[in-house]
Amino acid sequence: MKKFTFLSLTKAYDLALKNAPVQQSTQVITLGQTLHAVLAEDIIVKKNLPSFDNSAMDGFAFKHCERGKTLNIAGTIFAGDVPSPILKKGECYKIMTGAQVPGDADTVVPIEDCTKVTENSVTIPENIKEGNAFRPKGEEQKAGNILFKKGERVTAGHIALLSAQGIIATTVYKPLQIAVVSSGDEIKEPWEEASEDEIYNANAFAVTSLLKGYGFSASYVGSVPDSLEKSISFISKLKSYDVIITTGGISMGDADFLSEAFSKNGNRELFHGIDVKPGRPTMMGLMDNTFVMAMPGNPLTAMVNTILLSVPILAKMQGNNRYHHSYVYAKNCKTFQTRPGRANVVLGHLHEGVFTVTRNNKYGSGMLTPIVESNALAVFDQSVSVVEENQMIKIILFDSFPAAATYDSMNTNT
Ligand SMILES: Nc1nc2c(c(=O)[nH]1)N[C@H]1C(S)=C(S)[C@@H](COP(=O)(O)OP(=O)(O)OC[C@H]3O[C@@H](n4cnc5c(N)ncnc54)[C@H](O)[C@@H]3O)O[C@H]1N2
Ligand code: MOO
Repeated sequence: MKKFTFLSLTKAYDLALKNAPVQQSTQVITLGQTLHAVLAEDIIVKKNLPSFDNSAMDGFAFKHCERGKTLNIAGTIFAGDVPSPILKKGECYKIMTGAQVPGDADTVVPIEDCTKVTENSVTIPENIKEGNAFRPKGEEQKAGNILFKKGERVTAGHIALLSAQGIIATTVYKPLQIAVVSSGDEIKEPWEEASEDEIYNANAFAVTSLLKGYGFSASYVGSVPDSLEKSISFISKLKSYDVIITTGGISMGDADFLSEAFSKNGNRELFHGIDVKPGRPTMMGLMDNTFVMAMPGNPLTAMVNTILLSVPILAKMQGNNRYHHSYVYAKNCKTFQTRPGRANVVLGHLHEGVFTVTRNNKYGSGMLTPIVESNALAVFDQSVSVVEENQMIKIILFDSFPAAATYDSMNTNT
C-alpha cells in the first residue's frame, strides 16, 4: 500500500510553485483578444498622454497673471481644433473640455466660477490657482517610458491604455493548454441517464467553469475508468497539455489508480498528501513538462483546491508576475471551531467587511451546496482550533484574480 507523505499546506504550495514551468511560447494578438492575457514584453509609451496641453473643464483659458480681471474673449476653442496662440493683454479664450490650450494660456476657469459672462467678455475670479484645470502634455504618461511590464495580466484598464496609445497588437504568452479529467466508474455525464446507484459528473464542469472565471481556458477531456491499464493509456494521450487536472481516484481506495497511472507515464511526484482539511490526498507532480494536479474527488474539495492551489500555480505558469492570492481583512461574525493539527480551509460569506462562516463550519467535503452559499474562503494554520467572534481574519474572495506580488505564506491565519 502506498504511504502518503503529508506536507504542510505552505510547503506543498511552495514546492508546487517552485516547480511549475512558466509558459515560454508567445503569440501576437489583437486588442479585442487581450483581456486576461499576460504580456510577454514590456510595452513602451508611444504617444504622450495627453499628447497636447488641454482643458479639463468647459470654461475660459487665460494667463494666470490676468486673474481677477474682466477679459475679452479672443476666440472659442473646441476639442479637435488646432489653435495658434493669439492672446493680447486683457484677453482669454472660451474653451471646451478636452480642447487644446494654446501656449499663451496656462490656467482654465470653469464657466460656472466666472461672473459677468457675456458673449464677448468674462470676469475671472481672483482666487484661482495657476494651472487650474490645465492638463499638461505628457502629464500621465511620457513617450519612451515603460507603460506595462512583461508579466502583467491585461485588465480592462490595460486595454483602455493600449487603446489610448493606438497599440492594436501585443505579444502575450500563449494560453496554457489545460486538460480536466474526471474519474470513477460511478460517474455519468449530466446528459446521460444516471440510475440511483450512479452519480452525475459535477467536478469536470465545476473545475472548467471555475478556471474560466479566472480567465483560463480549460477543456474537459473525459473520464478515466477505474482500471489501472485504462488510466495509464488515457493519461499517456494527454502529454501534450501544459497542465492536467484530475479529480478523484487519488486516495487509498482499491479503485484509486491515478497516482500509479501518472507514475507509469513518467510523473515525478512533488507530493502526495497535504496536511489540510479538506484536500488531504492531493497529489501534484511533473510529467516531463506537463504539470499534474490530482485533486480529491469530493466535489467541494475539488473546487476549494482549485481555487486555493491551482489558480495561483496556473497564474505563475501563464507568465503572470503577480500570482499569489491577495486577501482582504474581515471581522469574524461568530465564533467557530477548526480542526487543529492541520491547516483548515473554511468557506464563508463576506458581506460589508464581516465574514460569516458557512454552516457554522459543519459541512462535508462531498457536498456542493456550501460552495454556492459562500463567496470567500479563509485558511487557518494548523495551530488554530477556534476562531473568535470579532477576530480580524484574512479572507480570499472567490473570483478575485491573484494579484499579490509578494509572498505571504499562503495567507494563512495563525
Ligand atoms: N483510507 C483513506 N481513505 C480516504 C482518505 C484517506 O486519507 N485515507 N482520504 C479521504 C479524503 S480526505 C477524500 S477527499 C477522498 C478522496 O478520494 P479520491 O480522490 O480517491 O476520490 P474518489 O474516491 O474517486 O471520490 C470521492 C467522492 O467524490 C465523488 N466524485 C468523484 N468524482 C466526481 C465527479 N466528477 N463528480 C461528482 N462527484 C465525484 C465520488 O463518487 C466519491 O463519492 O478520500 C477519502 N478517503
Ligand atoms: O480532501 Mo477530503 O475532501 O478532506 O474529504
